[in-house]
Amino acid sequence: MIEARGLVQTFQSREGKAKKEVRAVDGVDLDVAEGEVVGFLGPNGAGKTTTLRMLTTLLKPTEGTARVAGYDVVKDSVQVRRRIGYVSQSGSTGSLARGGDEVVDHGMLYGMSQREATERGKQLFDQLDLPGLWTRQPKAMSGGQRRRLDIAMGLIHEPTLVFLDEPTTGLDPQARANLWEHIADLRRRRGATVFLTTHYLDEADALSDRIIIIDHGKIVAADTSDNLKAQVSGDLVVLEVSDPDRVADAATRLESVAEQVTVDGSHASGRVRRAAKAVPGLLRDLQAADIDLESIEVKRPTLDDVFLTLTGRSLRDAEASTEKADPETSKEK
Ligand SMILES: Nc1ncnc2c1ncn2[C@@H]1O[C@H](COP(=O)(O)OP(=O)(O)OP(=O)(O)O)[C@@H](O)[C@H]1O
Repeated sequence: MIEARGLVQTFQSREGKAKKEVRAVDGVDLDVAEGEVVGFLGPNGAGKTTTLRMLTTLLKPTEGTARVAGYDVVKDSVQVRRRIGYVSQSGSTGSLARGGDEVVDHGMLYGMSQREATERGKQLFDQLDLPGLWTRQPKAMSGGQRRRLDIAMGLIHEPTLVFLDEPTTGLDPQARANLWEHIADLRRRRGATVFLTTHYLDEADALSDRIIIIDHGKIVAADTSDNLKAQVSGDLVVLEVSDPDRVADAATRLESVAEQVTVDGSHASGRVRRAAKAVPGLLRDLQAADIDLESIEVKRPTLDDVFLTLTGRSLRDAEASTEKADPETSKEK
């Protein structure tokens, strides 16, 4: 469905009087199969939106080629546009028209008849949980409803490939979870291929068959979430020791199966490659040494651990900075 080779996008930016070239996307290869849901992850400014704009024909690549839905994004851009849906980061529903009319107009732009677009639009309103909102102006909808209206617009012409740029940014957790359901449903019900960008690690994890991580314009990883986690870090095992004086002893035992062992108060923790296998032996070892535990916790690695291992930086800051939902506009009704 998507096949990109050596995609590059450079921008000219000014720094005082000097012109500087920004290499926003720097040699990106992508392969996305039909029916896949791919999460495109990366911190602010990594190049996600720029890549998406090239794949959706809105921006001509400086270098490289891409075929999307079977057509070249430069030579056959009209064919590509006909086959894809694109829901941009900012959304597209700023007008004073009523929600239903906007969706129908959008369908007609793609060559649908008014009757066809109305029928399909009403179906989408049902599927996307927008009951009774056909005649409401987008500005009178909640943030979650507006985002779903954006998605209805992106889907009206029944694309087989949908690009979603940060579909849930600015929504509260409940509205996000609700939208996740709808995105999962896109594939389940319609067999659609979905390519979505996000800052949210849990979102990428929950929705995607495969994760592609971009940093500084380059792909740094592409695999299933499980494989990525298995490759780069072990499970975190945290022991809470009953007698704080025995923590150092517990840490020594932990070191026989773990790496990066640290001690904090009555806790000793470390990374263990296969915790499920290693923990029973560790517990026996601790028992034999008369070290009692208050608790033991095993935490699976997160995508943030993956990113940290790959780049030495955390994605969490980027995630936190975009988690400012506006309660006035984003509450689900
Ligand atoms: N029109 C432009 N002119 C100059 N620089 C640009 C332009 N568009 C993007 N950039 C720069 O290109 C880089 C990649 O931007 P892009 O928007 O693709 O990142 P992103 O990963 O989508 O970020 P975010 O998550 O914040 O949306 C950034 O350094 C950005 O400042």
